[in-house]
Amino acid sequence: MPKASKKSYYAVCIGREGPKIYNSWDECKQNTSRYPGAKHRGFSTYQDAQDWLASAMSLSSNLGRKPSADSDSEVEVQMPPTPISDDSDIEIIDTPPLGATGSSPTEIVLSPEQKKVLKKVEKGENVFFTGSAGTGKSVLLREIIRYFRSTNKKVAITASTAVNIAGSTIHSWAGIGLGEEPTKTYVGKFRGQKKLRSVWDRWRNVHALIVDESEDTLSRACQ
Ligand SMILES: Nc1ncnc2c1ncn2[C@@H]1O[C@H](COP(=O)(O)OP(=O)(O)OP(=O)(O)O)[C@@H](O)[C@H]1O
Repeated sequence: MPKASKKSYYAVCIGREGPKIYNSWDECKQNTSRYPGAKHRGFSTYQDAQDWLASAMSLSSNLGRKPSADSDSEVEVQMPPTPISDDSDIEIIDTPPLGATGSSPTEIVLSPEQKKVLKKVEKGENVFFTGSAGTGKSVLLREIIRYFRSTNKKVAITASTAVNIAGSTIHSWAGIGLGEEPTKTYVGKFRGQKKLRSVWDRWRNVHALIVDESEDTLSRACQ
């Protein structure tokens, strides 16, 4: 019988601290034990834990259904309301409202603006997109995630609140705490400390990073 792979990451969809990925079973247990409706699962890789959480969370937050591990693409997100940086490496595209096009949510045909963003992502460009409520940001984000998964590229999804999106905050994913130290310090830590090796590997192995943050957080990160 093949030996079961060691579980190093524990994804919690429903628990005391909300959706979160833990590095130890003890932490996971602490936050799920005797918690009504607790839902969690152990994984050997961070990516698998994140993928499972994304699927489970998207169904529960998006559709109001019970979380399930069967979907891999639906993630509800709240995008920042306005562009906040003219960083030349980041494309800013303001998606206009879809309006009353009669489009059914079950028949998704990307609008020209959505297609434009997706094309840029496919070309490997950094993209920042925004728009007011109902302009199709979530739909577009799902397509982007679907694209990365269909091409077997590792994608990390971070958000300011794990209630809206599965995954973790940019701070916890990046392993930088409050993010107040200089980059050099973090690099030294991640390379030098064995226990932080997983953070180092995470950074090195990820192909794309999706950051769904408030305007405030993004503004600070871009400075
Ligand atoms: N290309 C599309 N074709 C058909 N329907 C679409 C398309 N894009 C978005 N929609 C539909 O429009 C509605 C709003 O889209 P979506 O939830 O992605 O907007 P949003 O910008 O994320 O909104 P919010 O900021 O309020 O979360 C949804 O019902 C969605 O299914």
